[in-house]
Amino acid sequence: MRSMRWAWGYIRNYRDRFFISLSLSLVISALNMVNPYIAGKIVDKVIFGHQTGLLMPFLGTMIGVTIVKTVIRYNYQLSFERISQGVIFTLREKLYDRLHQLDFNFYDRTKTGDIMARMTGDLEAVRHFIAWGIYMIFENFTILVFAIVFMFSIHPPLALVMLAITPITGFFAYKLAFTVRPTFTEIRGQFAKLNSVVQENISGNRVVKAFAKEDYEIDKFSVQNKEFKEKNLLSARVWEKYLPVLDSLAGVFSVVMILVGGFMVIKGSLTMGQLVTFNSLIWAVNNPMRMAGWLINDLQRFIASAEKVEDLLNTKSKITNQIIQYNVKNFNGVVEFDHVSFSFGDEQVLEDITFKVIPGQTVGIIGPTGAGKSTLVNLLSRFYDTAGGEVRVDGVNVKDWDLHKLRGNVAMVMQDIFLYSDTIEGNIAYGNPEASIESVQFAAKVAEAHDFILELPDGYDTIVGERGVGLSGGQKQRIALARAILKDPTILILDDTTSAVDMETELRIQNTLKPILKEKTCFIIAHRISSVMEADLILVLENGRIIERGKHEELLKKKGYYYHVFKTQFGNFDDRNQGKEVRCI
Ligand SMILES: Nc1ncnc2c1ncn2[C@@H]1O[C@H](COP(=O)(O)OP(=O)(O)OP(=O)(O)O)[C@@H](O)[C@H]1O
Repeated sequence: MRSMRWAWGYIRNYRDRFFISLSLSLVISALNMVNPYIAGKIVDKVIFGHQTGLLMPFLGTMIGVTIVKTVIRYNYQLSFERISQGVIFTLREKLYDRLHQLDFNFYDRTKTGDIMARMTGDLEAVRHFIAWGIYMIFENFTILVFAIVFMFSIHPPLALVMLAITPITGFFAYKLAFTVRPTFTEIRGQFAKLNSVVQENISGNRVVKAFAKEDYEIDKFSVQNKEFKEKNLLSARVWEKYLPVLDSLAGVFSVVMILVGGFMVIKGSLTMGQLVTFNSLIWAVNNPMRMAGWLINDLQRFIASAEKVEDLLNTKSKITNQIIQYNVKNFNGVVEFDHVSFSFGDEQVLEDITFKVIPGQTVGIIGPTGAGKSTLVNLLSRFYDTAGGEVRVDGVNVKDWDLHKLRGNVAMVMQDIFLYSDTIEGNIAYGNPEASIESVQFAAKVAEAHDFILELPDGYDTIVGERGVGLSGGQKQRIALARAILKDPTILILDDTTSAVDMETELRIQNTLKPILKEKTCFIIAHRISSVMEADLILVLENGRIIERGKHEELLKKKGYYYHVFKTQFGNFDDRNQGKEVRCI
């Protein structure tokens, strides 16, 4: 029982409470034998034995036992609920922590809907089992054992007859468990798919509307929804096939009891009171049998969900942090790529990339779409590890730097800009929450964002919607740039950061950035020549290889790829001024 062992690892923290609660549950199981016993005694002693004086003490005891049972049950049910909430709290925290440790490789291949299913439905199934399933299984099992022992102590032959039916019930309960289990796994998998469709559609609702694909998406959802319904029905069909059998077997107990027991009373080998006790104990054998199906159901759900949660918790990041500690607080910013290669699966994305850049220098990276520009800078932050060669920062392989330190010294404005549903100030100060409003405003000014922010209804306190809804593409880019500037990194990476900004604003940003970049190492990825032409080193990437390198003027002289892109973007230009004046028009 791998899942149970796994769950015990968490329940163990509440060991005392857990065992006290189980003991209380055991007491309840034992107390359940008292009233059938007294019922038999009332028949034998009070009704047939005419000892009427015993009636009130017997009834009083029955009422007392019932009250005690209620109080104890309330307490241990609450206790199991507490344990389950504690376990789920820890699991949720651990899962969230794990999600933050996992690398790009994981997020590249995992759907958000699947993660959400684990964080919600699966955790709830685990919680439900700990809060309810465990004690119900224990309680039903112990009641069954007590009832059997009690029956044998009263009349072994009748107890044996009753017990003869039990293996048949056990067989069907076992069959149900193993037939129903795969259906639960399928239901759980389908639930994750359904979640993914909903999540993708909500996130991509603008695309859906722009392409008028509402009907298509509704149909797509219906297919998954129908599949979910079918899988649930399939599970229910398995269930419905076995439940009547289990119920009927429970009914057989009563019939056998009346038949055999009645015969024994007539023959005089069993008293009427003993038959009443046996009769009162039928539920104690019956009920666990009937509940077995439900409990197996819950157990299977728990196993299917626990495996998914455990799986996620055990998922390892390919990017592992190094323990080597260098006594350095801030980086200098010397970046070297030494014969670096990288591939996504079978696709070779970067090949033999070699260059070096020192603090104060800016590297411009240009090249056709899919050339590997973003991947190159992703290797610098160690979002992925190189397949060959080394990326070094300040002479140390990035794999040997503490990840936190490495990424703490790098600020990256990614192509796909993400803003939180928070104030503009909160978004800019994300990497440096302690920053004063003056520093936030300074960063915004450098990013040419200050003026438009002031025009927003609440200025820096304006709350932007999820992913920055309410801002234009260029505005979002400038907020993201301000966020990176405020972090004051040693290495600044701008991946297509000004693509949605007009050229005039871009030029102003370049000018305000200049003094800031003096002591930093900067990478600018762009499709516009105007974004990289001032760089100290321009790398032209094609199919993962550097095909040209040098400064703007040198590259123009080569009359290669760079020259042609420049010509396309700037039209007829005067070769002697190399486009500089044209650019400023
Ligand atoms: N997460 C990923 N998984 C698999 N392949 C990927 C992944 N990210 C990028 N690629 C592939 O790697 C290649 C390089 O992608 P990359 O994003 O580095 O190009 P790029 O030069 O930055 O392109 P663009 O200018 O369009 O941003 C592409 O062929 C792309 O399909």
